[in-house]
Amino acid sequence: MDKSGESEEVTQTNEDLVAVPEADDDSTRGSFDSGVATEDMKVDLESDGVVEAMTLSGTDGQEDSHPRKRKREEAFKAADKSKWSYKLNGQDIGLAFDEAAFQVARENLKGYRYQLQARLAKPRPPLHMQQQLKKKEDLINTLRERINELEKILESNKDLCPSGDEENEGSCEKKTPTRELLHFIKQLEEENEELTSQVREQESNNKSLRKDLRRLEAELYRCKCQLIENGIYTEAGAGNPKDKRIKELEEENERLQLALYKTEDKAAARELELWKQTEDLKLKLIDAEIQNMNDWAKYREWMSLKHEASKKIVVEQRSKPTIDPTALQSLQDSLSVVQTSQQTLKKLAELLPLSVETHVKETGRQVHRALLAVECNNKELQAKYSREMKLRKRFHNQLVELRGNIRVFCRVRPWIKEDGDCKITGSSVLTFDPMDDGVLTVANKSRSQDFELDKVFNCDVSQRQMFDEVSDLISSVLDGYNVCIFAYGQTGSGKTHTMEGPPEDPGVNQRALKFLYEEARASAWHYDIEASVMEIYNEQIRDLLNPDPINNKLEVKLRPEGGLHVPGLVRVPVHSLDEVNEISEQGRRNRATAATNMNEHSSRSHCLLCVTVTGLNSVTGDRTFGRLNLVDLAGSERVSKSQADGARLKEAQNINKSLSSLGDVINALKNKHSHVPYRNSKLTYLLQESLGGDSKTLMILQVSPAEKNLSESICTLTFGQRVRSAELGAATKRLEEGNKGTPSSARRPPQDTLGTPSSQQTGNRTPNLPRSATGPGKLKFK
Ligand SMILES: Nc1ncnc2c1ncn2[C@@H]1O[C@H](COP(=O)(O)OP(=O)(O)OP(=O)(O)O)[C@@H](O)[C@H]1O
Repeated sequence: MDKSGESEEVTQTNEDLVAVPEADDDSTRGSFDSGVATEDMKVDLESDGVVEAMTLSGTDGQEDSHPRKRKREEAFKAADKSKWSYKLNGQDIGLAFDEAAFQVARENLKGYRYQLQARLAKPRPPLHMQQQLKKKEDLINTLRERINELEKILESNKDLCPSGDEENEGSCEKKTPTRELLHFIKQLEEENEELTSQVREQESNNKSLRKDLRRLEAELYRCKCQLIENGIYTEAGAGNPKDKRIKELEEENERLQLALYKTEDKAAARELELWKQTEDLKLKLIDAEIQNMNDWAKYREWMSLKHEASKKIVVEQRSKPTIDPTALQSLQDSLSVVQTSQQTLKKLAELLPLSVETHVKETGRQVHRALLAVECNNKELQAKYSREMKLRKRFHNQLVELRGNIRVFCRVRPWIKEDGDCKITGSSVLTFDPMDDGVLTVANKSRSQDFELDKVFNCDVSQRQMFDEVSDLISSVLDGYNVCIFAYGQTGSGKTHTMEGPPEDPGVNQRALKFLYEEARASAWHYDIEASVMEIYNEQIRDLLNPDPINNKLEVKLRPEGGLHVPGLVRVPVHSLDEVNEISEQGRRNRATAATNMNEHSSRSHCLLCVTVTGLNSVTGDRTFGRLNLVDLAGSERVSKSQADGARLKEAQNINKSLSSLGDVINALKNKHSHVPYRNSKLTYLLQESLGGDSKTLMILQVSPAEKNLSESICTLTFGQRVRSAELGAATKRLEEGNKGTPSSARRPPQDTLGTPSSQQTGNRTPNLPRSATGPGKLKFK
């Protein structure tokens, strides 16, 4: 760097061209070589020789508007107008430039020069060409590898041709797709070679063009320097022959550059075309390869089949026996024998359907006759059997009467919505014996179990039919017997339906009251009938005929003269059928019920309808005292199933507790224990006289037909069988003979009491006398 007065010179490699402002302004001073190109002419020398930002592509017919040319012209024009003075190697070259114009001119010239340098510094082809070439080389290598593979396949395929088969071998050599493919690949290679040589040629062309360009650039530069040195850049300098020469040189330079750009563009376009062709060829090659493989697979398959077949033929031919003519003759003889017998058989077969038909008809007639005989026999046997059964039942009943067994009936309720959809949950698990109405079979998946009871009612039995079966027992109340009927079973099994029933189809309770009332009216005796209704709810006795049953808690008490009673219990005399209905309705209304998972209207208490019947024969003065207890027990329930909680849970616990006490009492009676735990619950305490042998007792077991209630049904039936085997002793009739001495003929004496109770039996009992039973005469037990 060289300093001279107020100006500063910037040194350049070959020649020093320094611009000095007329005004003293260092900030605008610079050299042609001093910096980076302007923004719009930026040259990236790092990027592998590729000029990125330059718009180099000149096009035909657009020479005048070429941006580089335009910029250079602008730069020179600006230089002409400038007021700057230029110095070359320290000598003033006498030009004056404008400062701003000088900046523009200087930057433009710098950018222009850098572009040229960048392009000339890179003799190798541009990157995209290199990449294309690389790709081609890779492809050629891949193709070579493929060719090698295919050649190997071809070698192995040759082995597949059946040996010794000249014709086949020839055709294999000629026609295989592999051969064709190889040929095709060779063509491709040749074409590729050609293309590569074309590219190389283009490159060498480019090289020479670049050389020319460089030479011209150098000349241009030298000329420009001379022009500046000689002060030709003045307005008056236009039309100067040197100036003209410069212009010519510039134009020639421009032309050469454009030619170079065109050639480069053409080369790029050609490259692209070549690349596309190569890609197409690659695709074709892959397709051909796939086709080839498929063909080979088929060919191999076919060859192996052929090979197998020829092997078989050889084996068969070898194993073919040699035929002996005499053996053949004998074989032919036996064949003709077989053919004759076949003819005979054919004829027989034709006749066979006819003879079979006749035979079948005859056998059918015989079977029919036999069936009729068996049916007749069956009917006879059935009649005998039912006679026997009736007799057995009668004797059994008599035995039961004598022993004082509790009779046990079972009623199966019909399918209800709580059982679920019968198609999903399965049909009934209970089956009935058509020959014996005392047997119920419970079908479980693993086994079936028979339960023997006194009577089994299927789900089709109506309320009336049910009552008809118990009406005999109820009528014995008029004769002075104590009768007790329980309904027992799991919750939702139909106890309330049987005992209470809906108002439109009442159950045993209402029918019994009505029956007693009607019987009493039809009799010559005079009967007083009184009824009371109570429930045991959470171990509390509540009077259901009391207007306020909830706040009316009652207790069981022992009378001084013996016998249990419930003081304060309302007893309503029955004088009409309306009163019967009213009693039933009030009892139904006041009873505690609630909805549970198992039953929409579940009874949450044990309900007792107590009817006392006092009879008087006005002719003889005889008196009878009968009592009927009709008990609708609350249903046992599995809390896990009913999911009861709160009040429902407490109710369920009390119900289950009292039912378990009932079970204990039955067990004690069955096993003839000296102590029977009646007092363990209000229920057993109240029913003590009905269970203790002074009563005709019937238990109606209620069961559900649904499989989901199977275990509860089995429990109920097992309990029923235990109850059935308990012997309580014969029931006694309460008859107080009048002093008029004439035996009663108005009412027939009870038929079902056989024998007189033993002194021990009567001695142990606490006869339950109605409150009103205070008439004259002696009380007798029969
Ligand atoms: N024989 C029957 N015919 C028609 N419906 C019946 C029969 N038996 C029971 N049902 C119906 O089954 C449902 C349950 O019967 P019910 O209320 O009598 O059972 P439950 O044993 O008294 O139950 P809980 O112990 O919970 O009081 C009722 O809807 C009832 O109408």
